[in-house]
Amino acid sequence: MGYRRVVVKLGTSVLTSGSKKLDKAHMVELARQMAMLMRAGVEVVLCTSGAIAAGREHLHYPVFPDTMANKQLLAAVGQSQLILAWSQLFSIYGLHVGQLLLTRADLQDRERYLNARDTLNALLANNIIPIINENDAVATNEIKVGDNDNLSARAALLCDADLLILLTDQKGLFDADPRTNPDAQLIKQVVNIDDSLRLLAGGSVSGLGTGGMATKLEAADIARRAGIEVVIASGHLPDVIAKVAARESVGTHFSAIENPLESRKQWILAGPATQGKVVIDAGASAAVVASGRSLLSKGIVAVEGKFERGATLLIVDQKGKVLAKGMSRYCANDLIKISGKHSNDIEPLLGYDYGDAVIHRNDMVVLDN
Ligand SMILES: Nc1ncnc2c1ncn2[C@@H]1O[C@H](COP(=O)(O)OP(=O)(O)O)[C@@H](O)[C@H]1O
Ligand SMILES: N[C@@H](CCC(=O)OP(=O)(O)O)C(=O)O
Repeated sequence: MGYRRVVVKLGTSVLTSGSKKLDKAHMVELARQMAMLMRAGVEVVLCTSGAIAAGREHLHYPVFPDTMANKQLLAAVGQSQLILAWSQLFSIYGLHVGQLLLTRADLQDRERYLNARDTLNALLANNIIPIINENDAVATNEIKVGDNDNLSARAALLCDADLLILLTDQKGLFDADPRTNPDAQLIKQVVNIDDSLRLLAGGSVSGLGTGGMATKLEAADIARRAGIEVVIASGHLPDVIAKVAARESVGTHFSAIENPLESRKQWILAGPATQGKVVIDAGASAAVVASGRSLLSKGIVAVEGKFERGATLLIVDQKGKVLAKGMSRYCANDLIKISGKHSNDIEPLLGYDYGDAVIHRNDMVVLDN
């Protein structure tokens, strides 16, 4: 069956073709491919990097101290150049574009998340291509998603896409970084993302991109848990977008998991940043992971971080392995007081109780699979 809605993510490495400026000749070719896909009846959302690179180019490569404010300046200048370029290139094919600049704060707040979703759907319903980037000009490290691989996965969840295409400067995910290992082999199919696979995925060494394959794997993991297929492929392969959309064997394909998370759990996974950690014992690990139960105070052996009730936490075992992510019904100070204690002791210890479950299973996404 054909795809219905596709998110295409273009990394700086693709947009610049490895140079220090936007490669407009290649951008027009990519715009053509996306326009053709739309003509074939597939809805397309573009997640584009390149604002900072475009800012540097437009200001003729200024020599600035490497401060946050200067990066934001470059993004502010570059984003307007970038959207101007895309707007002109898509207009060749009679298509309008609409710009959405997001930060983590827009995804963290459930209401803002739903608003962004409505805007995306309205653009698509009117045959307008949504063009998404991080709002780098205003986003500090605390409120950033931080890389566009993760941002594109969140965009794919937001708009309920069925395919996420991550285009980059390599043919796909290799069993080692091909820049430093000439014998590295392309991995064509990934069914499960585990620690051994994460070890193969390195960072970005070109100085152009952010995050390398490590962030692409994070993105793929988020998307596939929401039932979205993912392909990492080369942005310079001729007709790459059409080939991926036609299910040709191109790059690295990640299967979607069969029973995708429901919408609220997708948001827990992709929306809020984690603000702390609870370490749990073997009994609680088995209850949470194998039996899908809520986390009780009895199984908690340690609490890390300062957080309020409702914060999203990582749940890890005593070896540090991440098992799940979930929303805590108690603040950090309360959790410290009740950890290791029976649920019946919560009320006497705190003077109130928000229920037996510290993290209820409805507020939790199990990741150890
Ligand atoms: N296992 C791997 N397979 C392929 N590429 C890898 C791997 N590990 C690290 N990389 C690096 O990831 C880079 C692509 O990511 P990045 O530089 O962030 O580009 P983009 O701008 O497309 O996001 C490649 O140039 C490559 O050097
Ligand atoms: N938002 C930034 C890009 C961040 C990013 O993740 O870049 P990349 O790894 O090239 O996709 C920009 O527009 O310059």
